[in-house]
Amino acid sequence: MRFPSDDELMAGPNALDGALEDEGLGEGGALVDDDAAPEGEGLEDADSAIAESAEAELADLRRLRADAGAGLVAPEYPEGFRAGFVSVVGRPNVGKSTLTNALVGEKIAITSGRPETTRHNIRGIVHRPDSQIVVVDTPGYHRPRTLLGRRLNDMVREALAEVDAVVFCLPADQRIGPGDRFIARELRDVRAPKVAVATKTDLVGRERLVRHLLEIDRLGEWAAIVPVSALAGEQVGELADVLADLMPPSPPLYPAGDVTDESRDTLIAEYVREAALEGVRDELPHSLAVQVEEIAEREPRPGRTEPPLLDVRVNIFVERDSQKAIVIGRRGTRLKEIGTRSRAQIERLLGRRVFLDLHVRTAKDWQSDPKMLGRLGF
Ligand SMILES: Nc1nc2c(ncn2[C@@H]2O[C@H](COP(=O)(O)OP(=O)(O)OP(=O)(O)O)[C@@H](O)[C@H]2O)c(=O)[nH]1
Repeated sequence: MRFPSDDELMAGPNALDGALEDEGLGEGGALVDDDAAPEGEGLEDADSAIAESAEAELADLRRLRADAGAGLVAPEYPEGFRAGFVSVVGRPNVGKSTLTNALVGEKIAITSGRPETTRHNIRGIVHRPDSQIVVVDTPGYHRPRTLLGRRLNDMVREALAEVDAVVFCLPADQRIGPGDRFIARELRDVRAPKVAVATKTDLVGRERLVRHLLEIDRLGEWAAIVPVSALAGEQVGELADVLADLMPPSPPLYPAGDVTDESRDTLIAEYVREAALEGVRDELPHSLAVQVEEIAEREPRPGRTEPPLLDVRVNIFVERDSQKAIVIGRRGTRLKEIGTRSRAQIERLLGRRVFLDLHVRTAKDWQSDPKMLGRLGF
């Protein structure tokens, strides 16, 4: 099966359709039918073997969860408690991270107007009186151009392997395109129930929304279709209700109060990356990577009672020297803005004042360099 090209994906609305018609394929042509597997006994055997091994994996997972629940939190939870994992998937830039933050009620995933902002699976925890939903925000599923791109797609597949439900985001302001259909086909192999979410509903009128919902309905088998505006906070609670009903009986998986299992350093690096993404264009967003090098306590000043400053040293990596100049800006103005913006968030996270020391470094073509990818945690 052909994966749609970057331009086709990012053009969103049926950019491929014209081309397909030219090739005499059109809607329902090769792109749609390639994966319609031939029926046959051999295949059915294989299916049932896969089903059995998936059942076994699921049983293992449930046991692990029960153990984890017993070890992590006091077993005081209401009878009939439900808990489980939900993966949020979709093309780049469709609103997955914004939706995850809205569900969790706190900003645990950074967002930007640039595609491919999320680079790892981020777990956010939704606490409800009778259930707990662990929402896994994934990188946008896309045509990979680099080793990093391939690793991002692998992360999405990983996030789909052991979940209790899937949320598939389809933005209401764009028609369903080849990238969405590709993901819909991938989801057919996922056993967990799938909830299709029409995101960004605040951007469209009622009529357009109804058409979008009908298109979604034709796209696959959904446990539910929920229109949501994460930015306006509309229908987020309704989506949480739907997801809670899909969770299996289980003790809570995380202690009350935890909103994410992201490490402190990861959150700090992500805040800096989000600030650095602001206003940059073209290839630069993809070329940015951020890593916390060190966090060190300063010596307390004699006679002072307030906690001493915390030194936070952070590296911003780019792929070329020309990009370095852009990030730093004229006389360092951009870098200063990045520092001011991210420091506010870091201080809120740590609950104390920090001295943020940002260094911009060139790591040539790191997106395709296995060693550098490893160092950056991919
Ligand atoms: N108007 C509107 N914009 C939204 C909504 N949700 C997300 N956006 C915007 O859409 C853009 C992408 O949002 P993200 O949440 O970063 O999208 P994503 O799918 O996580 O993106 P990747 O990390 O690139 O895969 C941002 O500019 C958001 O502000 C919404 O409900 N309404």
